Amino acid sequence: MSKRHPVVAVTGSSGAGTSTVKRAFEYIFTREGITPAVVEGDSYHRYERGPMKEAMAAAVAKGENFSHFGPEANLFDKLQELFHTYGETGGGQKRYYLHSVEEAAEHNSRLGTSLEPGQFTPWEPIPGATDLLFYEGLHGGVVGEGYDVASLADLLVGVVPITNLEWIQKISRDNAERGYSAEATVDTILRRMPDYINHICPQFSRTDINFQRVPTVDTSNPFMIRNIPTPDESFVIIHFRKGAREKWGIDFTYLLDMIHDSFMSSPTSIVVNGGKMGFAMELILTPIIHRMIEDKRKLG
Ligand SMILES: Nc1ncnc2c1ncn2[C@@H]1O[C@H](COP(=O)(O)OP(=O)(O)OP(=O)(O)O)[C@@H](O)[C@H]1O
Ligand SMILES: O=C(CO)[C@H](O)[C@H](O)COP(=O)(O)O
Repeated sequence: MSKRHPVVAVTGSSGAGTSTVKRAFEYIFTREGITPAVVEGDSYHRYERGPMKEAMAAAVAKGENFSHFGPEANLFDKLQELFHTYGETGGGQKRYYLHSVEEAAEHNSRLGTSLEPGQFTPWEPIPGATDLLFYEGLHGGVVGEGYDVASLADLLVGVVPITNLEWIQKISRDNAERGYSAEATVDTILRRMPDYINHICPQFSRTDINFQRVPTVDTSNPFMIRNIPTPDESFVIIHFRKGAREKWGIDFTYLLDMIHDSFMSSPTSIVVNGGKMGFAMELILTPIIHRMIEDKRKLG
């Protein structure tokens, strides 16, 4: 935790929509004149794509559990170090995991390298003079033996569609943007299930705010659905952790007044139409980010 160099983390499973939520944050940052240091969670994987396949084959041969969701395939100590170092100094190291030909081309032209999809770019220093660290990925709230990333985030946001929807989003995105067949993605979902339960889900009890999208159309068999339910075909449950409401001065009455057709489903949850998710995020998150930056500037 750091008032001088705040850390904002958006955490969610693969396909949950963290990249989509990242764009909402970027919009807030631009409007508020805030310069973030943006870090992608996938850059804290332990292995490049080739070595990952080998490590996975070895684990499977030994009957061991192994996936991108768990500690064995990620550098949680490095991620913790980044949050800590940034909080102390405003600095740290970052890199990128190149998922696609397009991402490889973008970074190769920036760095003068000839890296392939599935490789990391070299570690590089975070640019100087940023206002906050913004992490988006799988593990912004992990806690385990020898690491506690969650406690170093000043604001921790969970992006958690209900599981059927998350799978539909993952299958569709992996196919459209990463070239994987639906069958290959279903295999990945299955293989990752123990780590999903042990390392992804527990994070959402540590988050300050969760955005949980729930479809209002039938998604009973997520493996047969190719079209992602649209925002208008969903509700979003916005849940505030006990204490987060007081910490960030969340005013439920104001939110209910401002967001058409919103309602409270529990003393700590507001429900909004899916199409209002961006607006709700803006209303809730802008004052929080604003206050963070004000507190930082007061320290000089
Ligand atoms: N609120 C939303 N409404 C409609 N579609 C959404 C929403 N959020 C995400 N999606 C869709 O779901 C898919 C996955 O979203 P996204 O790429 O943001 O996931 P992610 O969490 O960043 O995944 P990864 O961590 O694996 O990169 C995308 O096709 C995206 O357009
Ligand atoms: O979405 C993911 C995690 O968020 C990917 O599965 C992970 O980054 C590895 O990518 P790939 O399987 O394409 O090498």
